[in-house]
Amino acid sequence: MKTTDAMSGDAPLLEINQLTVEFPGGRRQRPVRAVDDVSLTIGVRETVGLVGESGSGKSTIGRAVLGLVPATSGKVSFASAEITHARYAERRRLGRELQVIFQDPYSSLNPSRTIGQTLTETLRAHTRPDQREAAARVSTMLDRVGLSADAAQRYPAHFSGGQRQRIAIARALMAQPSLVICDEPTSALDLSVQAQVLNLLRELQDELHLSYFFISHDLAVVRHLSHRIIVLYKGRIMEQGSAAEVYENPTHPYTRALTEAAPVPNPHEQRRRRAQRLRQAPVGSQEQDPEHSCPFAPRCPHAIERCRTSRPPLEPMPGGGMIACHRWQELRDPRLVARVPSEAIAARRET
Ligand SMILES: Nc1ncnc2c1ncn2[C@@H]1O[C@H](COP(=O)(O)OP(=O)(O)OP(=O)(O)O)[C@@H](O)[C@H]1O
Repeated sequence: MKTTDAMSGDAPLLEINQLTVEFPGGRRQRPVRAVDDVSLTIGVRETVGLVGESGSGKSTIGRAVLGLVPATSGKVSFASAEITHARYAERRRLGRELQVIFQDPYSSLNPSRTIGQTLTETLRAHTRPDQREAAARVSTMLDRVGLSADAAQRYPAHFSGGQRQRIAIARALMAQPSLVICDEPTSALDLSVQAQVLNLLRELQDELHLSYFFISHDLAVVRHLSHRIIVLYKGRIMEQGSAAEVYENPTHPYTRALTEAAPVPNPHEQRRRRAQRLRQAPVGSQEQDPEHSCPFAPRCPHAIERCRTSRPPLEPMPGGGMIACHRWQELRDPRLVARVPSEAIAARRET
């Protein structure tokens, strides 16, 4: 993707500092640490993709930014103002700047309201337009997202999944936000519709100078739209860097596993990747101390004793990326990479 203002040194629009979110565990159980010491920034007109399997903590980060779940510790700032514990009035004001699009537009659109009413409602939450002006703005926005003006008179049930997602995008943009959190916005859509919605989001970003925090389990989808990608596993950042670097040249074994999981058009290649993934399946996941181990160690084909007894720090790699893996230097060196699996097997035998 082309360079953005975000990369020209402007202050970040969103800044998350050492965010940890815990939920109470069951009776006599430890709390669930859904997000563990995560720091990230999103710049003006930048798209940052957050990728990881189900349960890795992606949505919880998005919800903590929106104030829908409390941060256990850490700090969230928007446009240089701290919003970690922002109260209702401040959240309302922020609501204009910070919008969200969810995976399932049907459940988030009121079925008994016309699209025009829904869009006008968002507009009125932030400005005081008269009826004519509101109707004109609804019609312009529908056109912008590729729907005809008569959609305003219809109800959500009249629209396909892809069209409903366009409506959800229109609703978010009625507030003229600067940052949109997109939480799996295309996961429920067919592949061809998915591509149309992603292209629309990209066009709107250029036109309206938006920033996106794009959350998805699908690395290929995230790659399509993002300038930078952050890979999350069990609430922790495993790897981050430019989208091209993370997708085309992943270093962390978990990122590599995600790349292999991405669907590819060639069925032979798909089978080869699936077989490889199976070889990399969990080797028995003993209970580990999360403070003193790599969370991916039980599934990692390259894990050694150190991975089970010491937490790898998130450290910079040459080229600007960051990684949390004790063995990243070996994994990056093509002369060593062939040897690594056998070393891992040997190490496992030792333990
Ligand atoms: N309200 C809650 N109460 C208790 N545990 C929760 C709550 N919300 C999330 N969790 C737990 O936090 C962890 C992270 O969940 P989260 O939904 O953020 O993951 P995710 O990566 O977005 O996955 P998915 O794509 O399936 O939503 C999971 O173990 C989940 O069970």
